[in-house]
Amino acid sequence: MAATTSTASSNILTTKKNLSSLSLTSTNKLPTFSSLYSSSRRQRFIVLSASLNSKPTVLVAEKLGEAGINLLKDFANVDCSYNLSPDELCTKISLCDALIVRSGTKVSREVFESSGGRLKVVGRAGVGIDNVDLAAATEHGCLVVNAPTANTIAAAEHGIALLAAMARNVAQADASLKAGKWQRNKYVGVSLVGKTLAVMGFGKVGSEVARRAKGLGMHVIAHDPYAPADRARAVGVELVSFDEAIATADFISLHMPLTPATAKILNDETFAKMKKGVRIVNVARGGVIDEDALVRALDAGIVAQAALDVFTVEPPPQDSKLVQHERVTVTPHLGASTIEAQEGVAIEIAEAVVGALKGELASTAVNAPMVPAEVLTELKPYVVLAEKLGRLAVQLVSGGSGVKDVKVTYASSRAPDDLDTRVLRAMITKGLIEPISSVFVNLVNADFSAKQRGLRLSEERIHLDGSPESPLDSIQVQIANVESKFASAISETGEIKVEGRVKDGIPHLTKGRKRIRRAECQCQLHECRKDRST
Ligand SMILES: NC(=O)c1ccc[n+]([C@@H]2O[C@H](COP(=O)([O-])OP(=O)(O)OC[C@H]3O[C@@H](n4cnc5c(N)ncnc54)[C@H](O)[C@@H]3O)[C@@H](O)[C@H]2O)c1
Ligand SMILES: O=C(O)[C@H](O)COP(=O)(O)O
Repeated sequence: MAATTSTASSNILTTKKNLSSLSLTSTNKLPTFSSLYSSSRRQRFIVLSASLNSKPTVLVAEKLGEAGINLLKDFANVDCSYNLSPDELCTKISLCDALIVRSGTKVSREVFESSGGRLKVVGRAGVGIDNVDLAAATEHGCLVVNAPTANTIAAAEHGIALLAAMARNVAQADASLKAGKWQRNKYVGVSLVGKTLAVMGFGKVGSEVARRAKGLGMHVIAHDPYAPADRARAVGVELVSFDEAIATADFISLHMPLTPATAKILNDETFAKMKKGVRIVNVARGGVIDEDALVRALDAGIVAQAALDVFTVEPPPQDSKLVQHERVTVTPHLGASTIEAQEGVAIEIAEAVVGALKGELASTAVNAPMVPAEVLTELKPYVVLAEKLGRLAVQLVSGGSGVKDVKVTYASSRAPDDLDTRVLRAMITKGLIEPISSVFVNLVNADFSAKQRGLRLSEERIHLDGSPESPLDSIQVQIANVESKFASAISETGEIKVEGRVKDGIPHLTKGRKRIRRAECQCQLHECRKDRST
């Protein structure tokens, strides 16, 4: 008799016969990967019933290129509402499946809390995700994707534009001339050729800035604790320590993300270590500089000039000493603002958001494991199996709430490196947690949800002889130290074990406790770290 395991209240029939031959699909249709991201049970079934044809709603909260909007409209209802107040955003968000922002919208914890579980994906149309509360997104099972490549060149070009404009006083001289003055002596600049530029953060933008600065005849060094030396060498750049970079540079250009480790990385102490007369460019994030300290360093003559595209608070206060400083050149966060970059970013983020809403794994996911699409395609039926095994196992436990230690054993002919189990682990966790709580678990928040509930999930692999064509032979979920409401489901040592495999693309429950032992003996094991005490 087939049983449905799709809701917490389902009746699970657990005779030996049932446990050994149960088909784990309640319909013939396999779900899409939407269930990986779905953050509510209700939505899950909307998506899983192969699009009950209600289009998802995407809120675009900041100006996005037309090409991106059109892509979104092909798939979703698109609500372009710019300049929403935080309260308005929180009100609207409960009606939205996805939200797209640039750097001007704070996607705070309140936004995720206000979404009532409906928000499945936040798309950041750009690189920096410091305006999105990632921890809150993850806790709410909301995927965050960004558009990390389309504005790289625009940002690098803006960095170079600011570098040259600063060195030649372009903005100041322009304002002076427009004010009716002709001050040729006042605006004598400095040359770039032969000067040392320290690129702080040798990622996408930093390395493009370095390339261009070398073209201008500058000597370029870089500091980036995570950048591979050979990538720097390929551009003709030497990687140096932070202190060496700031002490030797005539120009410093900032290109690192804003993180707790980089916040105010330029401060009174670090300015004091710089060469007198250093010039600073920042097209990264305002928060990486202590802005009050920069004003002090400018006034003390340590910093000769600065050119800033980004500020701790945007827009900065009108009376900001830094913005008003005579030797500071400013632009209103224009690094990504070229026609080409905005078109590219809009398309990149629209594709990522639509993909995520369809349940595809986004290659630009910021808070979910990056599992290649081909791996997912192959694991698709096992994803269903994994979730259902988790659901079944937990529903055999009395009360369910005592579940703390879960061991998952994957039997496979594949080498461990060829079997990515992160998605399976997430889906088992989903199956284990959802029937006994009000939490909705997906690929994004699975590990977080398990940790929060004190659920320890360990994974083991059994290497089987045979062809590694299929990724897995079977999955076994074992819950230790629990009692069951069904005598036949639990071993003398208090373990519940369920095991399943995929046959003809359909997940099947193959073994309950009694049959597992016999089956284990039949396995041809190369490597088995399993506890065989039961
Ligand atoms: N002004 C703009 O409009 C604009 C446009 C694009 C990007 N940005 C900003 O520029 C920055 C870089 O963007 P990207 O696309 O090059 O990102 P990226 O991730 O490719 O590069 C960032 C680099 O910073 C490095 N890094 C991290 N911590 C560091 C530290 N403590 N010290 C030195 N390096 C460190 C990383 O290893 C990485 O190589 C981001 O802050 C992004 O938000 C601004
Ligand atoms: O991080 C980024 O991509 C840039 O700062 C661009 O931000 P914007 O999308 O607000 O222009």
